[in-house]
Amino acid sequence: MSENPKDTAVTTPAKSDGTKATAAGGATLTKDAADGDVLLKVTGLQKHFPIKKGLLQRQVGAVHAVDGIDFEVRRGETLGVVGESGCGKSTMGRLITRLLEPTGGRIEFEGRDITHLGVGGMRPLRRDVQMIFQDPYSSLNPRHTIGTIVGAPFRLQGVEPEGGIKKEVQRLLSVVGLNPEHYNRYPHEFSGGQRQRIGIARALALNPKLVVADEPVSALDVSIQAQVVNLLDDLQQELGLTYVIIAHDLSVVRHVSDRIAVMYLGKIVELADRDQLYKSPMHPYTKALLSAVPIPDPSRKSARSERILLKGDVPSPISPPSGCRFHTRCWKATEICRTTEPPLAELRPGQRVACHHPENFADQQPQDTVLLSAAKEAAELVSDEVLAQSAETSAAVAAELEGPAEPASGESVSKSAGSAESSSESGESVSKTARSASEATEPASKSTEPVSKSVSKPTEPVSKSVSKSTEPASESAEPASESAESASAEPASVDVSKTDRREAAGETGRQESAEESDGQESTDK
Ligand SMILES: Nc1ncnc2c1ncn2[C@@H]1O[C@H](COP(=O)(O)OP(=O)(O)OP(=O)(O)O)[C@@H](O)[C@H]1O
Repeated sequence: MSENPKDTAVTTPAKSDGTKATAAGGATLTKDAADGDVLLKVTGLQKHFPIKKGLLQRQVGAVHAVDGIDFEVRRGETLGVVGESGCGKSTMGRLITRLLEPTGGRIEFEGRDITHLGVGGMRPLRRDVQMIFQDPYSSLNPRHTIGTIVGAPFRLQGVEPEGGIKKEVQRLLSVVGLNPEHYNRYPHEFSGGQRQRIGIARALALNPKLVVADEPVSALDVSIQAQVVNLLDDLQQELGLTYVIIAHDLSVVRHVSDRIAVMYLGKIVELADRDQLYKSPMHPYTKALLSAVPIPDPSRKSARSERILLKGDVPSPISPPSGCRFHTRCWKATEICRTTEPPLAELRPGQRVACHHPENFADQQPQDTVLLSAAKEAAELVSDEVLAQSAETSAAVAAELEGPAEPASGESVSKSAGSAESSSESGESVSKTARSASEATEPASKSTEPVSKSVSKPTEPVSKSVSKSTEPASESAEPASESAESASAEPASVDVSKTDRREAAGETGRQESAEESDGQESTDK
């Protein structure tokens, strides 16, 4: 069945009680939601699915589907959740709608702890928290009419809308752009997009405060996806809804979200405002995800080489890697990434990231320079341009934030500023800033500890990119001589190739802790 062309136009008729179906605030609510106006707060949320074996069904392990996540959702906003398949997005959605019982952590809805509410306790809450499911083909009972499906929440909650259930269901059908006359039809008589609209009508029936949509459009054709996404958008404006939208399609998430949480193997690795995240991602995983989004612009040939190919699959959530879970696929991973889990820290206002060596920001563990063997392999899949750019921005931000005399530190860094953004905006401005960065780091490299640090990733590809530059000779000549001059006294500017850099890093490691380094590589393998 083809889509009804009228479907795209969303009109919200008056409610049966005569009031206009517009929640206070509507569109402005999304923009102006105060920080303190938190609808949902999640702290340390965990879900471990037990693995049982044998006749006695003894537990032999657990799938760490969601493993300690913290976030909040403000009233009227849309939080997008992205990540690779199996990272725990759907499990998280089912936990916050309390379709699953959490193993640990806390869920607060409107300030009330709902973590372990029983069926009775949850009943009133079901009106306020609704879920839209991924597959519109299997989420509707084929033996029930649309009227029965959309009217079910009223019957289950014992709610009698003014004018009766039928009238209210027909109103809801027209809200989502379906013909109210189709009340008596069955799901198989509708197209995928229309079925998803039925699912949305059912979710909206009780006028919820929070709607969790799990991959709401991934099962639909691209043309229909846009219609459903726009419908969700319009409904939010008109009804003042708050959304958590789970998706793996970054372009969909970008379109609908105010803030975005990036999940990896049961953890949130980055949480930021949408524009900030797309403009200046800080977690290497976010950067890799964003680099995989196709750019529909043939004039941007360089976009291909900026693509980051991640090595291998996501590790098993049954025994996730130690430390930072991304360290087995990260091209920046050092020993500390293997041993110590980075906290989700607010490095920039509104941007939280869990990484020891963030992108577009000062290195949080600059003393840790020896790449893990897995990181060396992963770096082979990352283009020189990406490595150079990453190091340049880190060095530039470090210099801007720390000043010439102090080494980078997490604390001072967190007092950050938007200055980091400017450094990532354009290659030209970046290299200029990077040059001033390498100048600014001079005094730092004179102190004893940061000597090895100054050989590290942030600074050295600065000169590498400079030497590779095909830009005007005057541009490249100046820093090249800078690096040549300072090579002996200032390792920060040592000009090394990709392979040399690793050797240099390995050398440093051997000097610093040969045994540790050996142990680490064998463990890593
Ligand atoms: N009921 C369950 N019992 C055991 N393991 C489960 C269960 N549900 C999910 N898992 C496991 O938990 C992990 C996270 O699954 P989840 O469906 O939340 O991932 P996802 O990010 O939503 O993936 P996708 O995008 O493919 O839907 C997976 O490894 C999955 O196999």
